[in-house]
Amino acid sequence: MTTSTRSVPLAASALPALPDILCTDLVRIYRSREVEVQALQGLNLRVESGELVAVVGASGSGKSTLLGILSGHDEPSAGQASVAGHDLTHLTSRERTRFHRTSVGFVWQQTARNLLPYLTAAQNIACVLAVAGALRRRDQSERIDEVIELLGLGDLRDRLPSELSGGQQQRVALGVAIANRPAVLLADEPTGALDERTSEEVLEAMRMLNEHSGVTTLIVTHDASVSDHVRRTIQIRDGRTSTEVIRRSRADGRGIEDGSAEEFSVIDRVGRLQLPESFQRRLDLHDRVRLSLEPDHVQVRPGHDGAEQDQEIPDPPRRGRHSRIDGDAS
Ligand SMILES: Nc1ncnc2c1ncn2[C@@H]1O[C@H](COP(=O)(O)OP(=O)(O)OP(=O)(O)O)[C@@H](O)[C@H]1O
Repeated sequence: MTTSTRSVPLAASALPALPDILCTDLVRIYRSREVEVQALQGLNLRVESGELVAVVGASGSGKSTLLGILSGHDEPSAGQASVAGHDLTHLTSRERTRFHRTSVGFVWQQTARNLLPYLTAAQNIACVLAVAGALRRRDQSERIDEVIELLGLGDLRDRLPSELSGGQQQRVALGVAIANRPAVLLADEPTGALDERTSEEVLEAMRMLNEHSGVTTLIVTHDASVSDHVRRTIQIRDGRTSTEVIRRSRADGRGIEDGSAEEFSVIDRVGRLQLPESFQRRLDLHDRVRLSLEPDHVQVRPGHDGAEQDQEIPDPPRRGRHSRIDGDAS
C-alpha cells in the first residue's frame, strides 16, 4: 500500500498531459496464511484519452486483478493507478461512489452483474441516470432515447434481460455503462460467454461507441481475436505488460483499406523488457543472454555455449515489422 495523500480528482489544468488510465509500477500481492501470490509485478500501462485498447493474457496473468484495481474495487499493494483523473490508491468510500457513478462505466462478462433482472432495457438505462442524478427528468428520457438509438436497441427497449439473447444483453449493458457519459469504459471479458459471431457484434458496438463518443475504452480478455477490433493490443504476462501490437490501416488511392500490424516489446522505466516466448524458444534464450549495442538497435544472443554461431530469427509473429530488439539477425 502506498502512502500518498487521499484521492482527489486531479485538475486537468494542473496535469494537462495526464492520460485517462495510468498505472505505474503496480503491484498486487494476495496473502493468505500459507502462500503469497504476486498477481501484478510492477505493471505499467498508459492509455490516452479516446483510445480503444485491449489487454490480453493467459489465465492467471493478472487481468482480473488489474481490472479490479482500475475499477476501484480493489487497491494495489504498491505503485500508482489513476483513472479519469482519480488517484485510485486511496479512495475514500465517498470518492469511490462518485468515481463509479460519474467517471467510469463497466461491462462484465456475467450479464447478471450488468443488468437488473426485473427492469427492462430502457429501465436499466434510466436507473443509472436516476442514481447519478446529474440530469433533469426530461433530459433523462432524451438521453435514454439517444443511447437506445445509438446502440440500435429500439426493438428491445421494453424487454427484460431474460427476454434478450446474450449479445443483446451485452449491448444493453453497454448502453447502461455509457449512459452517464463516463470518461472511461472498462470491460472484463465482455464477450466471454458469447459465440464468435455475437462476440464480433459486441466488439464492433464497442468500437462504434468509442468512435462516436470518444469514451476511452479498455477491454480485458483472454481472447486474442479482439485485436482485430482495436488499434492497440497489450499483452500481459506474469503480472506485467510484455508486448504491444499496434494496427494501422491506410486507404489507397481507390479508398481500399490496407491493414498492417506491428509488434513492440514494452520496456519499463528501469529498462526491463520481456522477450516473446516464441523468440526465447526458437533461440533457446534462458538464464542469461548476450547483448550488444549496434548503431540503431540492440542484439540479443543466447548466452550459453555455441551462441556465437549465427542463427536466423524466426518470422515475425504478425504481419509487419517486429521491434528492433532481435535475436541475432540484424
Ligand atoms: N483472491 C486471491 N487470492 C489469492 N490469489 C489470487 C486471488 N485472486 C487471484 N489470485 C491469483 O493471482 C494471479 C492472477 O489472477 P487473475 O485472476 O488476476 O488472472 P486472470 O488473468 O484474470 O486469469 P483468468 O483469465 O483465469 O481470470 C493468479 O495466480 C491467481 O491464482
